[in-house]
Amino acid sequence: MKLIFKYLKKYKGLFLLNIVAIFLVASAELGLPFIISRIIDEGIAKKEMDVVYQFVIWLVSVAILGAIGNIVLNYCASRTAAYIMKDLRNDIFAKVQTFSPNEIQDIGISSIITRTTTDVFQILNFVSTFYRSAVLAPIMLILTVILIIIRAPQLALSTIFVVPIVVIGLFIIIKVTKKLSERQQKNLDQLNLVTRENLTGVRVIRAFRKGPYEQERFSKVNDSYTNTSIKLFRIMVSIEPVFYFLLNVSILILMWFGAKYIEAQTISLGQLVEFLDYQFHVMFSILTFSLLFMMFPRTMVSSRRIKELLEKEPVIKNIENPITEIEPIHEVSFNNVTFKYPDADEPVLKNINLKAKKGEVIAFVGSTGSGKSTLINLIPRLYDVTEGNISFNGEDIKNLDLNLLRSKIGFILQKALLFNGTIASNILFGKEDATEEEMIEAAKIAQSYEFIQSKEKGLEDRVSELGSNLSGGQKQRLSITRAVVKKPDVYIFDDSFSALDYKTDFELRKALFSKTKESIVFIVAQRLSSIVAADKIVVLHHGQVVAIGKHEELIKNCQIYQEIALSQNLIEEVMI
Ligand SMILES: Nc1ncnc2c1ncn2[C@@H]1O[C@H](COP(=O)(O)OP(=O)(O)OP(=O)(O)O)[C@@H](O)[C@H]1O
Repeated sequence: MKLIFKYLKKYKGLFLLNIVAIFLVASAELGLPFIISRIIDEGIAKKEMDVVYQFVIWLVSVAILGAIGNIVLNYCASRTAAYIMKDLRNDIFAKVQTFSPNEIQDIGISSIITRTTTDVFQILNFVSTFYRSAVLAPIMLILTVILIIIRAPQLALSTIFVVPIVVIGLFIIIKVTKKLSERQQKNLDQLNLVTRENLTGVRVIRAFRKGPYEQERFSKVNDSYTNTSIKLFRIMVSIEPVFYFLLNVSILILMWFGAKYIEAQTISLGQLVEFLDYQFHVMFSILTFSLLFMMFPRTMVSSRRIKELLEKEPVIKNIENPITEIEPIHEVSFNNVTFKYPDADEPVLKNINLKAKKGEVIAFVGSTGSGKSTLINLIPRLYDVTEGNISFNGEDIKNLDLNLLRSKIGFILQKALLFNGTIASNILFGKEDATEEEMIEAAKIAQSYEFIQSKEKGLEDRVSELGSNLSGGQKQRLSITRAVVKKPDVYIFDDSFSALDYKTDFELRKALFSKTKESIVFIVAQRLSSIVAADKIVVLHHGQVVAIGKHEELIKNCQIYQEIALSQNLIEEVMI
């Protein structure tokens, strides 16, 4: 609830308007039965039509006021709920941006999506119902009970027995629905996970003919979700009939006693009608309030899940007063860097020492799993070193503002990731204000210009989600263009040339490296042909640097490097 109130506080104006509306609605709802009883007792019973007309005018005026109150109430409720939903989504999205890949992996992408959509929607429903009934229902209940006691205390006794039944019922419902809601949300996470995996892995599933297996997996999760939902629905739908049964019983008792009191002339017919109306209000106030209570456990679950995300402290964050300006980077250095993944037993990188100067191309080679990608992921602080430090111009990168640090780096991943939009919008991702000339220049360097030109609309051609309408090589060239247009001080290529044919790879490197004399370039490569010209080649083995040197030196002195070269000589032609 704290979370919801924190967000509600922002919209105090709407809350005050809501209170005014509640006052109008309550006055109207409670005024109408009183006027009706006057019409019956003083107008109809006494055949005084003037009195009837007079009260009818009152009746219509009060009803109009009540209607206005209801409109304002609904307006405040839906607006506040929509605003809170927007704020929550924005805040969750902003928070998730601060998480490291490991933290996202821990929470689970599907779970993050469910929390941003279904959980937030649950809060929207709750806030909107809360606004409509949390204040109005108890006010109505208290006022009606007071009115009943003042106007006909004898009849008040007939409704008292309903209260403990409803309270006990509510208590049981809350207990049962809380557990079920938790299970339902977890099942939904699972459902999203399987759906997501199936959609992204559709090609692998088809290629391995795993459709039926996946179908069964989906059915299992879906069944579990359905069963929990059915149990929850069962409780929900049983509330209404039970409520109407209790309402009818209480009215029956009221009529029974009412008839006796009328006969004994202790109360009038108008009073009984007025009383019946109050009785409806008492019961409906309890019903709306109980609906709120029923939503409460589910909302608590959703709100806890959202809070968990919002209050999660990102591991990678700025220090207090970080450095916000730095000279162009002329040196990147790894000083005794050791790194262990959270939850892993052993470090994957041990005591790495390395210096890279402006204009240098540093390449990393090594067997699969030797720690190459991990090492370069430490530069933009996707993970933080466990021991030692990495420095830019001698300054520990942990002291630099994260935005500043990342603005200095052009990172090109092995798996080129593009976004839904146009070719231009994807290139502009690297530099928002890049001119068309700059984009074309970058495209020429990254060897993507030719294929961009071949597209019907050129730079304005459509790129679909994750760049699925482009080939692997085109995607890679476009993601290199995106980094080149940024003209960063530090380039990081994580096996980014692997989807290119030898010729394009060669031409791209030739064009690129002639333009990176003012930058530091880090390359992870499986193909030695991509890095033979590097200034320094770092050979990694089991997370340790076993040799650093030029290709010619390593081919003579480093056994692991020789083995890699040899294996590639056997399999593919190495361009030495
Ligand atoms: N997110 C992670 N959590 C835990 N361990 C990880 C994670 N990512 C990688 N590892 C482990 O760290 C080690 C180094 O992985 P890394 O991806 O850096 O190797 P690599 O040399 O780039 O391999 P490849 O050439 O196959 O891409 C591997 O043993 C891997 O299992």
